[in-house]
Amino acid sequence: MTVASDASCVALDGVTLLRGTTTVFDRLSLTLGERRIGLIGDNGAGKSSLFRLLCGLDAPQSGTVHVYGRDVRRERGALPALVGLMFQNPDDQIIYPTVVEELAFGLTARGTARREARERARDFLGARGLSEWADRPVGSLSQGQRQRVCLLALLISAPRLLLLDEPYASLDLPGQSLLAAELAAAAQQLVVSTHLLDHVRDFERVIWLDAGRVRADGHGPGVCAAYEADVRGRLAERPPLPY
Ligand SMILES: Nc1ncnc2c1ncn2[C@@H]1O[C@H](COP(=O)(O)OP(=O)(O)OP(=O)(O)O)[C@@H](O)[C@H]1O
Repeated sequence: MTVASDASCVALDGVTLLRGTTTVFDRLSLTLGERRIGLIGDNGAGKSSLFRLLCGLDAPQSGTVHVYGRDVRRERGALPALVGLMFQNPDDQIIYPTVVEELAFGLTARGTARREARERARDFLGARGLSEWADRPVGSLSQGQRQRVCLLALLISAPRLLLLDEPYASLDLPGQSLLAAELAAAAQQLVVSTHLLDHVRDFERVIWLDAGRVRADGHGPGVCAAYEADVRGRLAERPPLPY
């Protein structure tokens, strides 16, 4: 069995991706099989681009992307059940005017009837003490609250692979702790990109992306420490500010 056809993991094989005139990835190959994977690296390293490839939002110029044995470009109908992305910016993700509609969409996309989807969305919110959010216009929620809606939309639709792009970025400390608990309880495979390394430090695997290349890949504590040491080194060499 090739890695691409392995139904138990996610695989990029020889992927080259251009965005605009930038070569983001040049023949990148990766196999993602662990339940908890962290993705770290500087701004512009390619974390969001990797997520866009994995959920079929972008197609590579060459190479292949397979999610649990399915070719992301050729088998799009299978994707909603397999992979879901929580966008870095909630406004890129949220389509519907109210919270209940947004959550229900994740279910109708997988074939649930509209009415049942809305009922389940209300129950889902109720189970989290968020019933009063159901009919709130999404625009009336704060950035961090909209980010929570994005996560809930992903969790209710329950794809096998959850991709979370800087999910902690807008959250207050209680929100971060709540999110960490939701993620710890999630049965699915998770890939979490973050600049807040403590949220992935204990993961069984962390990948450090550096200008589209894998700079380090291994147990979370070691990879996070290597990245932090590299950042410290770069800061120490930086010339002083001119004022
Ligand atoms: N829409 C776009 N058009 C052209 N180039 C883009 C576009 N989006 C991203 N890029 C470029 O692709 C590269 C990777 O960007 P990407 O957003 O994947 O990085 P990232 O690691 O997610 O960064 P951040 O930590 O800032 O979110 C960068 O060089 C970026 O400038």
